[in-house]
Amino acid sequence: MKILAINPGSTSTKIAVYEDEKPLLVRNIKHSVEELSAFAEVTDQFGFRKSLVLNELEKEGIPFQFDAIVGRGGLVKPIPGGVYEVNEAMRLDTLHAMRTHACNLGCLIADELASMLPGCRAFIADPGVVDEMDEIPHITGSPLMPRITIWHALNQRAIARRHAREHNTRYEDLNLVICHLGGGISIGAHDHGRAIDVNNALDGEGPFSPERAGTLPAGQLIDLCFSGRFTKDELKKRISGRAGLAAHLGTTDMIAIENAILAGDKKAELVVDAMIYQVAKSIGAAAVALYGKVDAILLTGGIARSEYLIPRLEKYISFLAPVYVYPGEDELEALALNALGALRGELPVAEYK
Ligand SMILES: Nc1ncnc2c1ncn2[C@@H]1O[C@H](COP(=O)(O)OP(=O)(O)O)[C@@H](O)[C@H]1O
Ligand SMILES: CCCC(=O)OP(=O)(O)O
Repeated sequence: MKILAINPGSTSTKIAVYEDEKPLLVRNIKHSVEELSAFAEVTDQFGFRKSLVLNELEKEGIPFQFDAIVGRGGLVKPIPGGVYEVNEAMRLDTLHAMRTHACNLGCLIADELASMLPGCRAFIADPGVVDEMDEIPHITGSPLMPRITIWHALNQRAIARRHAREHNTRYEDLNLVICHLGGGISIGAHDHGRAIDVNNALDGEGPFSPERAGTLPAGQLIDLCFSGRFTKDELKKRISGRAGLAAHLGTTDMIAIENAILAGDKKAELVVDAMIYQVAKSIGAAAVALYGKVDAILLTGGIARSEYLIPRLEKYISFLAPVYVYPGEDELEALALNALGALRGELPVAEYK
């Protein structure tokens, strides 16, 4: 079985080709803030990102023949985790998604490319809107604004399973705090295989990140909304897109920022140290959601490669539980294996309604 996996992220487009369990191609195409700011809306990037995928296949001499194409799921309605076949309801909800994010393109590109191949199926798996929280974590101080969660469900799960495998146990037998450090940062409290609390990494909750504002002072935000200084869309970009490190330092590139810090850039050092501080506090909060019974803290995502950030973060959190670092992500493999399991009938394929 041949599978094409497509993972559009906020700072990258990642693709992989699998023949059964074997990866034939894995690519991470990075995008700069300038490159993506040429597009007014994320949906405008559809043609650009689709062409990147097709060009990469052509460049590598990989024939455009697949049994399934699986994309990172978009920000549709909150749903249980698992594999979903792309259908019209999902396509429409993705086109009118509640939030703007590159992951919305995963389902749309997978669907479009699969429709070009007879018999090829289009799937998504564990999208960012997976919601397994009980009632209490949904409640905020305003009945008008219940919490929602948008997170790196696919990677947090994949890393949790990998950690469990490497420790001869099961994800379902562990209490884990998992922190995905990417363009957005999500921190999940996982209680025996269920994510009982995770921040909304996309728009205004949790630590700030390379391109997200995280939790903001609500009063000041309201004043800014009515200041006449920004349109609604411009303000939304100040929360997600041109926020966090991008707003403070003009880039989401942590490698460049680290180099600047090493070269003596004090502003970069201060801002990154503030981000580390906020991440550490959120990890502490997730540990509390698990009553402090934490078997391990797992750090993952692109920034988990950072030799500057990781030791400084560990200094804050290592008293809570043993810390394990899984740099990068297993999202492409998780997508491909979910699609393979669906094709083989080994995994149930859920219907999106
Ligand atoms: N070796 C590295 N050291 C520090 N930061 C890194 C490294 N490699 C990637 N990053 C940073 O990781 C972030 C992207 O993480 P990733 O999980 O790929 O995000 P996304 O999927 O949201 O695009 C970027 O800020 C990037 O600069
Ligand atoms: C929509 C999933 C959460 C998220 O923030 O993803 P990125 O880090 O890829 O932007």
